[in-house]
Amino acid sequence: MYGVWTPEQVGAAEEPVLARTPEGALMRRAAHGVAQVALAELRRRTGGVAGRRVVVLVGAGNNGGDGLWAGDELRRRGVAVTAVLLSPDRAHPAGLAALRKQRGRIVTDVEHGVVAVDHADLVLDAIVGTGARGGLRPEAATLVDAARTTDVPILAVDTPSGVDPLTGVPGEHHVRAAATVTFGARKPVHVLAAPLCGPVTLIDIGLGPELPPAPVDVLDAADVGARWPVPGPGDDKYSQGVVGIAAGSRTYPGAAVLASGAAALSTSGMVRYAGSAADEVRAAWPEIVATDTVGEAGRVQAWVVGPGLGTDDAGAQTLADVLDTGLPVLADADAVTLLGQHAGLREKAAGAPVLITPHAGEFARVAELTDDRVDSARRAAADLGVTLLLKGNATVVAAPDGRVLVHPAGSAWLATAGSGDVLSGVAGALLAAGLEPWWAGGCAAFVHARAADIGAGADIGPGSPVPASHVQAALSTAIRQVREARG
Ligand SMILES: NC(=O)C1=CN([C@@H]2O[C@H](COP(=O)(O)OP(=O)(O)OC[C@H]3O[C@@H](n4cnc5c(N)ncnc54)[C@H](O)[C@@H]3O)[C@@H](O)[C@H]2O)[C@@H](O)CC1
Ligand SMILES: [K+]
Repeated sequence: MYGVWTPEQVGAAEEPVLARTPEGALMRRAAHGVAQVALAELRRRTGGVAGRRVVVLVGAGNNGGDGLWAGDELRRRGVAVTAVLLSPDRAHPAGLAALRKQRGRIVTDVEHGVVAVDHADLVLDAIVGTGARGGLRPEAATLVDAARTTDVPILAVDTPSGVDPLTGVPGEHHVRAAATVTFGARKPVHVLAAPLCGPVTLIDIGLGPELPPAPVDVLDAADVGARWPVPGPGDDKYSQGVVGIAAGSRTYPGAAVLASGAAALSTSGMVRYAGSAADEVRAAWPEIVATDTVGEAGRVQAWVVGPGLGTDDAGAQTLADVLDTGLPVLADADAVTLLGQHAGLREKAAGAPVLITPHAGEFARVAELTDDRVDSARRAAADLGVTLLLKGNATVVAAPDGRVLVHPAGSAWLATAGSGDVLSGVAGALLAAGLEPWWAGGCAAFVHARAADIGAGADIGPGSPVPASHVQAALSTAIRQVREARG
């Protein structure tokens, strides 16, 4: 598990460190990290460093300063460095003087900058960092577009410019980095907009002792593997937690089959199904005990309710029935819509061990969703008194007590029909096994995304589209992988 801190928190942590270190030392440390990664990229991409061409796009603030000092260091290693100053009058004076002294080339007009970018081996994006407001301005956009057109890789300094460091929301024009070097602490953009950052290298600039507890956590495979429920020698099919699935209908039996099967693949205890798709579930998964109603289902330790349920009175009654059990409940899809529609159902859910798993559209039915997905999820979880998993390329899981985790999916292959049904079955199985909702949501999101990558073949190559039933089928391999990582 690692933490992510807001730009504001990182700025506050920098202050005491700046006060006790010589002027410029922190920036030089950051720039050294940038130069090291740039040199490694040049070696990897071109086989060497001397004579290779690096263009530094330099903005008006300290991010530009990092770029200029990194340019100074690259010059010392024989790299041909061109700095394109986007605000010539405000370029970091000491960094600029250092680069000039090393006979770096300085360019102040966009036309010459574009020519330099066209011929570069690598571009450093030092346009703007944590001080960013909005997307790229026109001149910067022209230079960044030139790099994209000629396929020159961009190494982002701290954050990819034009992407909001706090929310990860890209402006109309923005950098899509091949890699990013950040300082002191990872920021939300690195996990909320991971595809725009590429692999992120974190450079230690001594902020550790000054940082508050992380407002956002990111799980790794070992965290998930360590918590995944597996039977011990004293276990039987009941002792590991039985999960009940109240999902699907005659119109949507697929949701029932996907969710129930995912649950069956996620823990080795028992899965019960209750609903009008009982025949289809039995046919697909003979090990699942299927009945027509929640009342007939028998004892379970958690319920999954919602996928393909319908939002009519019968659906509302099913949701009310499972909430009335007081057991942990995973509420997805139609169950989220029903929670939005009925204050009485929200009251039943508040304060209970409930995990709701909306996509953005469903989220908007229960709470306000702004560009700041982390803040929106945190507020909604606290207001509703439930744990909330907001789906998206980066999944956000927020508990009512304020804990938030983000899981950046490695790919976008989960954007396929039925994948949410699979997630609900996995998370429900984890709830039944006794994981608390925040961990159940985080572990399920992790394994779900891993299963999509395995199903798509994205772990061994560029991948191909994967239907939800193949995501479901890849769950076992994904679980094995996280269990292997648990150390
Ligand atoms: N405070 C420190 O000592 C350290 C700061 N560091 C660097 O400093 C950066 C933060 O520096 P600043 O606070 O000076 O802020 P930035 O350099 O991120 O940006 C501020 C400047 O950019 C301009 N700007 C804002 N939005 C823009 C946009 N969309 N397009 C173009 N220009 C825009 C603003 O007018 C302002 O002049 C970090 O991201 C990091 O790279 C590192 O050197 C580590 C140490
Ligand atoms: K940047």
